[in-house]
Amino acid sequence: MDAAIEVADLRKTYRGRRTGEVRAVDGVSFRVERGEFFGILGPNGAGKTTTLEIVEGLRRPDSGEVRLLGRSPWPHSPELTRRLGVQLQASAFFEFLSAREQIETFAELYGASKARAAEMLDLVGLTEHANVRCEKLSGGQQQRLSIACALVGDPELVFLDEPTAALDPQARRNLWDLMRGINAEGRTVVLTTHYMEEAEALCDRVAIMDAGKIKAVDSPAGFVRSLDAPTRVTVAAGQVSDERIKELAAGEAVTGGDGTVVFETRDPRELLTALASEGALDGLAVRTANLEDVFLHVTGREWRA
Ligand SMILES: Nc1ncnc2c1ncn2[C@@H]1O[C@H](COP(=O)(O)OP(=O)(O)OP(=O)(O)O)[C@@H](O)[C@H]1O
Repeated sequence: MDAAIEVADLRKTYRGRRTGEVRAVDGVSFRVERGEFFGILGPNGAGKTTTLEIVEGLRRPDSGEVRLLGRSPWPHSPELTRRLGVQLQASAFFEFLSAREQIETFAELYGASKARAAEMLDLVGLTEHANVRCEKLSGGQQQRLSIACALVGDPELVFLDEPTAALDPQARRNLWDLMRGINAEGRTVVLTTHYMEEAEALCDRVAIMDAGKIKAVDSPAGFVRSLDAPTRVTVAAGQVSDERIKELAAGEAVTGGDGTVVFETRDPRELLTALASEGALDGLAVRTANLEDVFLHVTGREWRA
């Protein structure tokens, strides 16, 4: 079977009188398998949206190849479009329509029934707000409505462009559950985000993008493993003697200060077992490397979303 997405050497330069030349997408290649939850993670201006718009067939690249479900997005074909779900920004809603009217309009465009529209409203928890005009919905509700609109045509491949931007943590978590559900139904999901923890929590694989280029692609766990960074185990000071700390550290680094002792270890199991048997678990914190550390490693820059 063809991959869900194959992208080869995409390039796109914007030319503006004030901004000059901006190489928004600078030689991007990647492949997404069917059923995958694939993330494109990068700071603002990395080129995520431009990449996504090209892949969706909404924007033409200067050069490069895209295949979606084995076909080119150009020229547009209704058969292909019907198999895609593109989450539009809330600003793209039709004016003056209620949530129900909005999704029913999308349903009609996709040849889907009103029953399907109602089902999708329900899926995103908006049935109670069906008669509310879109501009009166909260940010989170608008995002959920835009996802419902993207799903109404029962797409195989769903594109979500920063769907949780500017949401509060609870609304974000709720959307995470929704996105997981969409993927669990067998749909391929492509998500752009500048939230590290979002990519880590949701994606099977993540492409780290910076300055128009994909720097690396791997699973979140694979990225962290390849860093081979030690785990940092912190406990409150004064629970173990200095001598015992030295023994427990077994030659690995120990730092401290601020009322804490911080062990850096490659085998946290052994250290944690020893600390537990001595009843020295007050103030315990265990921190493994995360995608933030990975970003620093692959780009040479601190993460700043
Ligand atoms: N229509 C446009 N005209 C000119 N420059 C643009 C245009 N769209 C994007 N850019 C520039 O191209 C670069 C990449 O932008 P893009 O929106 O693709 O990045 P992004 O990773 O999606 O960022 P964000 O998270 O801020 O949306 C940025 O420097 C941006 O200013």
